[in-house]
Amino acid sequence: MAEPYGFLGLGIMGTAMVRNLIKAGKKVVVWNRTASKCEELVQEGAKAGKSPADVVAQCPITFAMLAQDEVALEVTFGPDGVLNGIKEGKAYVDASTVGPNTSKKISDAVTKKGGRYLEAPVSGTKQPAEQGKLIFLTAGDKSLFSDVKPALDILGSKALFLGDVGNGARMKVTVNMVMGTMLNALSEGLALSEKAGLSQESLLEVLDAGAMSCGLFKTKGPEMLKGEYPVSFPLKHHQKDMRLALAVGDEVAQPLPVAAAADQNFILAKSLGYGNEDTAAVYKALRGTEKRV
Ligand SMILES: NC(=O)C1=CN([C@@H]2O[C@H](COP(=O)(O)OP(=O)(O)OC[C@H]3O[C@@H](n4cnc5c(N)ncnc54)[C@H](OP(=O)(O)O)[C@@H]3O)[C@@H](O)[C@H]2O)C=CC1
Ligand SMILES: O=CCCC(=O)O
Repeated sequence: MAEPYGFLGLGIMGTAMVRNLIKAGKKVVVWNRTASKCEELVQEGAKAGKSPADVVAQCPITFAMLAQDEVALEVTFGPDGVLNGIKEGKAYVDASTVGPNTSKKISDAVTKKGGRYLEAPVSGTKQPAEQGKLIFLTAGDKSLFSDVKPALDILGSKALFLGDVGNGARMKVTVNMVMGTMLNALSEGLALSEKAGLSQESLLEVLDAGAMSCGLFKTKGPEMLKGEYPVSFPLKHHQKDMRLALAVGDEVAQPLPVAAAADQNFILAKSLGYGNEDTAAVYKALRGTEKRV
């Protein structure tokens, strides 16, 4: 019996994911640091837990979708944290994007207490989360992967099992590193075309007509040109992922010069106050000034 599902972290992604579980008729117990974010979901059918430990105590399988490594560790190891509720028969599925070392620490602690652990970061942003089209990059306990697959099928369109804990995290930050370099390349192309007196709209049209056509450019290109950045993937989280990918590169002695340069633009964008805007705002930092519209 998998239900009720527990869910910790009701940000952009977590809220959309819980809503899909509820819509699919699943019972869900939620917790969020800012408790007011539970209210809407409670009205839609969720139950609110008092703490991460309380949620784990009520649920055989608990998901998490938290901001970053420090938060995932705090929610696991802190007072009234996940570990306090873990024992045999309990399972923890962390979908947050964290580094492989953080994931391993959490996995070791959960399994030491008799629980099962699956890391399950996702590819796909706010809209795929709302549409139940996320791509899960899981690793860890294979039996838990099988047990949780019906829920992953509600939340996503694909779920890969990648082996030992750490592989899901490494895959996730590698994918986001590629996306970060692509966004910076697009930003440079748009900035260059403007300075060179070319039509930026024409640049997007040419890119879309050929081998570089992709969903990322189709979505983010027009947003960059309009200077409107509806927040789907906060820039501060993308910079965190670039940092995590560079750390993996460091650990395995793989030079990543292009990603390192792209990361510098994300750091610049954060320092200019764009951290809570969408990752597309990296264009503003690269371009140097606000887009004149
Ligand atoms: N947005 C996206 O497109 C995608 C994001 N991701 C990853 O998913 C994770 C969540 O992303 P997203 O939903 O966008 O992020 P948000 O910033 O919208 O939400 C972050 C969540 O973490 C919680 N949190 C932050 N700090 C703490 C803390 N100190 N203690 C407890 N809880 C805390 C927030 O709680 P509170 O409400 O109280 O602030 C909130 O629930 C991140 O790891 C991100 O990299 C992965 C794929 C796509
Ligand atoms: O981590 C965020 C990923 C965003 C995406 O895959 O579009």
